[in-house]
Amino acid sequence: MEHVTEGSWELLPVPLYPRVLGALRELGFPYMTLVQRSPATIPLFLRNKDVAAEAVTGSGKTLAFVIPILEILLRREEKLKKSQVGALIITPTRELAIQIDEVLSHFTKHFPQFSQILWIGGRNPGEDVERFRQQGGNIIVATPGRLEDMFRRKAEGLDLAGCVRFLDVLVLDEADRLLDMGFERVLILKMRTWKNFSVTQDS
Ligand SMILES: Nc1ncnc2c1ncn2[C@@H]1O[C@H](COP(=O)(O)OP(=O)(O)OP(=O)(O)O)[C@@H](O)[C@H]1O
Repeated sequence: MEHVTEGSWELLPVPLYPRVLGALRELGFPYMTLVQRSPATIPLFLRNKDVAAEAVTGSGKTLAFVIPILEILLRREEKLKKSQVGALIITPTRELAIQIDEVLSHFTKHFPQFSQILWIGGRNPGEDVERFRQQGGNIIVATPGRLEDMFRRKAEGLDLAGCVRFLDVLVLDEADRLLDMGFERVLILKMRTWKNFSVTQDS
């Protein structure tokens, strides 16, 4: 992979959980890419700062937010109940959402305490509600249209506004495209009270 550096994950100023390091080894990724080792991404994230990352496509931005999400949720003093959303990743297309969900599941399989859910268009929203009610969703990967829809499903037993009160991390993947799609008003309204806000975009 052309963007990989000689820096191993152990060089980060904040040590990662051994099980996160184990999952990285299992993936065959012993070294960080430039965007992953930048002091302006993972270390800042782990100090609860807002992060904006712009890097070329294929440079490893996904892990630059997936790893901090896991670390931040693992460090929570109060464990998340299954319906409490700790992290929300919003991305513009179904394909990107599916890719992120797959990367995330390589890690969450090592952390069965975290539930993960994918919300994208083209599926039955009633089934999405039911899946959330049954399995929960501590980490949600969603496209904006389906996410907005899920905020309006209180009558069906999904009080998403209540579930995101516990949110620690909000990621806007490809933020420039998300804003171009006209979700600006919705996002800004919902971002106001959230911390650990991260945006990525391709340069
Ligand atoms: N540290 C690493 N070592 C080796 N390969 C890596 C590393 N981090 C990511 N990769 C691989 O590099 C590829 C690109 O990563 P990723 O999809 O996160 O890039 P991206 O910057 O988000 O790209 P895009 O803008 O296209 O979404 C993926 O196949 C991923 O598995």
